[in-house]
Amino acid sequence: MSALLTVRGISRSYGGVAAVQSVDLEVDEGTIRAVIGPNGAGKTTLLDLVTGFTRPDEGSVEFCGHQLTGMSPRELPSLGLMRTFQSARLVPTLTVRQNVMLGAYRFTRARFFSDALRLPRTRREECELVVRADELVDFLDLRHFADTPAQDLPAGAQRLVEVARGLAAAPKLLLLDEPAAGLDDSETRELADVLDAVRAGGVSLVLIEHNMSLVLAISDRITVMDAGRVIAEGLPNEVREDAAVRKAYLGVAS
Ligand SMILES: Nc1ncnc2c1ncn2[C@@H]1O[C@H](COP(=O)(O)OP(=O)(O)OP(=O)(O)O)[C@@H](O)[C@H]1O
Repeated sequence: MSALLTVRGISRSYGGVAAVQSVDLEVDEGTIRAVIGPNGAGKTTLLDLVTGFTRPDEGSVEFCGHQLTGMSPRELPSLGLMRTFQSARLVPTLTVRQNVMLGAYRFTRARFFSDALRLPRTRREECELVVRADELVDFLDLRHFADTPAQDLPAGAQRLVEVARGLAAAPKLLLLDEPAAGLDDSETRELADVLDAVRAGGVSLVLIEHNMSLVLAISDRITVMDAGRVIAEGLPNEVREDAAVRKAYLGVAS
């Protein structure tokens, strides 16, 4: 198995706060890697460093043979790397279908003039995007919301639309920042099934998540962070039994 994503010795401080300190992370093809840790552990900062939203003080990020360090977030979808955000960033007035279509625009070649003139290529590409978006809307069981503006969706459905929009770009690796936030137990189980199916379809995942039952159910490997550092890494069973993890994360004395 080869590593799709390799993060080496990445660090970032804000003033006196070392948000991420010398973190290494590898994600193998076709796997789900969870990154867990208490609030403020540095998980989102790590995601921001991988995706170019934050510049590292030191360290490197390699994805599919490309050095990502210094690249802008806008360049990453065309390499096959997508992410979601902790709070859903949907366009509130657009429907679910339209929001998902936004994720797939990298596949279109139509540009400003052809868009403005509604040339045949633009119309053809728009049809293809609708078909692609509807497939994903079905896959995530959101068909009954397809024509609903994002602002009118329950919080749980908004999280799923974020995932659908990420998948619309046909990524090799999708980074998910707390996808289960705001989901109830049955929605979380549904999400677990979806993420399992996504991995089975060949898309690798990095999952930042507080919901331990979700993490333990679907992760291949787990990285545990605390105060900017990796304090444990391993298989779900190993991590669950790790004394340092139980102390730092679960608040349980070993
Ligand atoms: N832009 C910033 N400016 C200043 N401090 C920051 C910034 N971003 C993150 N930090 C600090 O870095 C540390 C790590 O924050 P981060 O959001 O990465 O943690 P997290 O593990 O994702 O937490 P949570 O689970 O609560 O989302 C925190 O102490 C946070 O206050």
